[in-house]
Amino acid sequence: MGVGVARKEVTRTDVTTLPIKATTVLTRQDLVDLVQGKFIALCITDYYPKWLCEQLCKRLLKLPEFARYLRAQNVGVQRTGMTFFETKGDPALLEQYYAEAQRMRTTIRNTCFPYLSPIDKLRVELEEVWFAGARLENIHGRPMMVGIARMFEDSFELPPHQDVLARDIVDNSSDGTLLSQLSANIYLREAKFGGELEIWGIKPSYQEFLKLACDDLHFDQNKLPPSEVLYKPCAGDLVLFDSGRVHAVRPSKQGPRVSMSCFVGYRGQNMPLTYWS
Ligand SMILES: O=C(O)CCC(=O)C(=O)O
Ligand SMILES: [Fe+2]
Repeated sequence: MGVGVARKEVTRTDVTTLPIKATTVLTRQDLVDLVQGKFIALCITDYYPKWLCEQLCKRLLKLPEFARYLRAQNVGVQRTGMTFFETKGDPALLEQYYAEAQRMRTTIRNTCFPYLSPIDKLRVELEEVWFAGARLENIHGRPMMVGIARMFEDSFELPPHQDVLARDIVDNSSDGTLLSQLSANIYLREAKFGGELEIWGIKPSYQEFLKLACDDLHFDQNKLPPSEVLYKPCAGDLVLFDSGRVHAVRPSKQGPRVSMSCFVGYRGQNMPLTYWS
């Protein structure tokens, strides 16, 4: 497993928040501890078999749907199909998103067949470990996309940002009950060089973001405090962290770095978890 600064810091005893917890199975208690901020990232090593990661990665990379994010055309990160973040409340884009969601959930599943896709494995396990179960997030009374494949073009980085669902809902369809949003990434292929996930401890409000921003999506690196986690993912790892914390992916070379990704919504310990992309 690739170990950055973070692994060494697990042994720190002078703080109550650990940068990273590394484990081998997904448990309810670790999810609760993660949303409560006891550690910044939860890493489940060898979550998906390495040999299968490479096999599925090769198949997924052939999907013609890979394209850069509509809202970040200058960032060399591609995903399979539109994510909710890209809709920005535009009725035509929302329509496209929901139509594509239905098609892409099936396309990804069929691409992985006869194997269980990494995201389907995560969906089933979330349902089984969480007392109130887990289900697709539903904002507009329609099933959302979950489980994009993501590919980082050579030398590109994902600059520091937050992922906050409420900021992408511009109509009044949010029920306002989401307490935390987690990013979940299952890595299929690591880059030979770079591609570390970097996470800061801070969770800026939108007003604070505006003061630290360099454009409408990203933070100015120079205005940020030192980060807490620098983690080089390995194929097969599942990493979860609060996507409201500032996070970034360092430039990668000789990959491409490929992962499957979704968000997990938390509304309290007795409420179902939700997931979407
Ligand atoms: O690819 C990664 O390591 C994290 C990407 C990211 O920004 C996210 O999952 O929210
Ligand atoms: Fe993110």
